[in-house]
Amino acid sequence: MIGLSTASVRFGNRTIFENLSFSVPKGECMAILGPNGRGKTTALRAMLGFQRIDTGQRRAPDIVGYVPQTATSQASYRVIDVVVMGRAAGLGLFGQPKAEDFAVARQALERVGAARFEAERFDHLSGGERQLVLLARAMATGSDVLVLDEPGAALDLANQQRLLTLLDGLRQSRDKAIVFTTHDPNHALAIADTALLMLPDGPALKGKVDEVVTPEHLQRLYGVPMCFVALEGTGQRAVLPAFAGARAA
Ligand SMILES: Nc1ncnc2c1ncn2[C@@H]1O[C@H](COP(=O)(O)OP(=O)(O)OP(=O)(O)O)[C@@H](O)[C@H]1O
Repeated sequence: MIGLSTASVRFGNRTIFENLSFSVPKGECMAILGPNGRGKTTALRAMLGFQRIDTGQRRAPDIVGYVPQTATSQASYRVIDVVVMGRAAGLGLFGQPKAEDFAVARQALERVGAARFEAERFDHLSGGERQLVLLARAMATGSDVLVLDEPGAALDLANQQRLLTLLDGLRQSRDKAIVFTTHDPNHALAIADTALLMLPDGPALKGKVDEVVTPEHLQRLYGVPMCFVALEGTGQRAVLPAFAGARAA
């Protein structure tokens, strides 16, 4: 279980959010959506204890697999060492990673399709490649809670598909609580059970993903007209924005 209860965060006299409550039990996956600067990352950080909350409570286990939005701090480490860092919490203060920890890290790199980068320097990878490596690091923790901040943002379509398949596989096994932020409502529709919409005005909207991630609510969220389109031959549908300038057929 992970979440926030009646939480508020203020920076100076600016309130980012107040009275924010949600919880994600083991076995469920929740997507958080909202405009730029609305407080999604702050909510994740508050939940994990990296950001002080002014009111309310947070709930999270001691070890969480966390994929932050940007990562530059592991500068000159090799990829395998970055992933092994995910094992650190289980090693104790002076513990050294063992062969078993490297094996878990390699397995995680395989699962995210990044095994070929194992010996490369993390800071020499592209943004998308780094994102995959950080996902592997989160998985290598073995935690039953995964928190991902825009995990698909830098990924090409094939790797978005890989990410969604991977997270859906983890969700199907129903032994993890997964929380992720995204700017792509289709990612939420694809793999989330529930969604939290941090609306630009007023309290957040939360509920079952099919009830919350609708064109009407998304229009309120982003101020852009949205509609569902049927994806011919697949039986699937996607929600799309009607951007200004988009050509009419
Ligand atoms: N440490 C800080 N001090 C002051 N303001 C901050 C701090 N951290 C974040 N903010 C502000 O809080 C607001 C919310 O930031 P946050 O990163 O949570 O937004 P977000 O919803 O994740 O945005 P995006 O979609 O652009 O990633 C922003 O306006 C940001 O500038």
